[in-house]
Amino acid sequence: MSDLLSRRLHQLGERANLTLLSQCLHGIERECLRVDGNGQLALTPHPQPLGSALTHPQITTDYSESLLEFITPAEANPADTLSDLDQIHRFVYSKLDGELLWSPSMPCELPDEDTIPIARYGSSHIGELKYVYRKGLALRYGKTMQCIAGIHYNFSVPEALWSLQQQAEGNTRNARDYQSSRYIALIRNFRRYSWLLMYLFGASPALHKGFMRGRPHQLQELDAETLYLPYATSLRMSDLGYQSSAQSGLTPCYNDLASYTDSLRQAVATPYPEYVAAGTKKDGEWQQLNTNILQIENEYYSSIRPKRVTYSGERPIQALVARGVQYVEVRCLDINPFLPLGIDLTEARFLDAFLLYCAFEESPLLQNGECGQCSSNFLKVVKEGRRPGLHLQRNGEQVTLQSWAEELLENIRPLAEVLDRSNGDHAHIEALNAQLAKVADSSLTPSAQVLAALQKGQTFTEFALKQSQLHAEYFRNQPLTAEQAARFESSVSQSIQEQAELEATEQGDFDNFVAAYQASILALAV
Ligand SMILES: Nc1ncnc2c1ncn2[C@@H]1O[C@H](COP(=O)(O)OP(=O)(O)OP(=O)(O)O)[C@@H](O)[C@H]1O
Ligand SMILES: N[C@@H](CCC(=O)O)C(=O)O
Ligand SMILES: N[C@@H](CS)C(=O)O
Repeated sequence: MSDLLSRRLHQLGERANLTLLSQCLHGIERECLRVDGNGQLALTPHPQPLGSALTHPQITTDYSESLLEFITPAEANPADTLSDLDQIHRFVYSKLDGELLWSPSMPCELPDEDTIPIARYGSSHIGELKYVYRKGLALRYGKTMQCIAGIHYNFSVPEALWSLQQQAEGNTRNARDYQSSRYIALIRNFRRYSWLLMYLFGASPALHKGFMRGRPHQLQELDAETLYLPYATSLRMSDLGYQSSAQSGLTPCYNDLASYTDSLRQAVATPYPEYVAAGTKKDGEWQQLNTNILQIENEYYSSIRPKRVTYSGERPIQALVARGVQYVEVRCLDINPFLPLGIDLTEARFLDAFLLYCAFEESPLLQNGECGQCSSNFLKVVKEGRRPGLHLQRNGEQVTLQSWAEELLENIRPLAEVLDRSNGDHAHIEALNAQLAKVADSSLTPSAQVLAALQKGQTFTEFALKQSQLHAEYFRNQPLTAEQAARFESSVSQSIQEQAELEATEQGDFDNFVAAYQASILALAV
């Protein structure tokens, strides 16, 4: 443990400061496909009883009309975040007419690309812009990849904690820039150590053969419909999954917020030859928002993002440039098909300790090839993290995954201890010990457990459908209270009204709206 971490921990552990750690905020976004009773992609529209996908604050769609996304409020206690997520699932299950929520990250057997429905958001300009953006994603990456579902874990530290540390360290920058620099430092450490999360929580070692659409691959055949890699942890986060070769040259610099936003600003303003050749319109119809490397900053598929809540109509990068970093969005987590919510409190507790370690440990700039080393470690673990004796690269040296993981977990232990002292329990240490057990015995990892289930003779579809049915029963057996259901019904009708108002008051033409949206980020002060 570095002196810096030790000093920060000592200060955090002082009685007057302990409550600060119970003010961290946690928000979860969970995606899942809607499927029919046979595990085939539901081709029905977004269920009307779930409200407007454009304006509902907690229930929307991601890429496809059939890809639901549930969003919780930010809560101080992750148990409340998970309770919010649980209620959303219960409400949704009360409205699904015989359909199920697909339990794993990797998609069910998919129809041909043309049949996969892109999400629709109505006739308002922002609704149409979201649709055209998704048409662009189909053109660039194909709809199949966009049917992958993930868990995004959003986390922040209270501003008072940052200012406590800023004063203790005699840093004289303005508070906003100091806070942003600390979140960017967290992200650099996350780039260094997030391979550990793939080993511990990756849960996509296998996929339905149709996902490959006949492309060449190095996967092995488990049965007539299932492809896998024996030691994979997360094919979702591998080069076969939610990644893009067009973006491979992007890896924005995480030295500071300005260089990060600059990298993205450049990417949304730099034409990409293949996309230029396709053009923005075909037969007068929009098919992508522009022909740049990224249509908008959301298209950058990184494993973590610095974030700031946006004002209405504001773009993510405008918010970051104007008000600095407010929280981080961890985007690399698979959905655990054994868990009704895809994530549980043990995982959330560990993530908190892990993220605080990334935030408080020394975080030198990534240089001298360390960026490439981080990427190669990450990609190695997603494809063969459970291989016995696997070696990773650390400061140019070979180190076994197991020994580095054990060392990292011991470095994280003091963060778990101070979180427990702040909460008055042992939940974080217990969560950390559960991860240590997985390092000692890889059969305890979710990816190993998925493969163990498949190797009992179930196909990917049979396994995933069985889990989906079990979770449906779990949610349906404990319906919402009348008061909870009424709250959801009210938010549904409010969302429908908001969309109708947006559409009724729309002005100007769509082409000018797109042009203004594109210009809004290019005009940003450097
Ligand atoms: N200060 C914060 N700390 C932690 N989590 C936060 C904070 N502010 C917002 N969140 C959480 O971040 C998530 C934001 O999700 P949302 O989908 O609304 O925005 P987004 O991720 O920017 O949108 P998109 O998914 O379209 O990119 C929510 O779960 C919310 O609770
Ligand atoms: N579906 C993607 C994320 C979609 C998005 O960029 O929000 C995932 O598996 O995480
Ligand atoms: N959420 C994904 C798919 S729409 C993105 O923003 O790119």
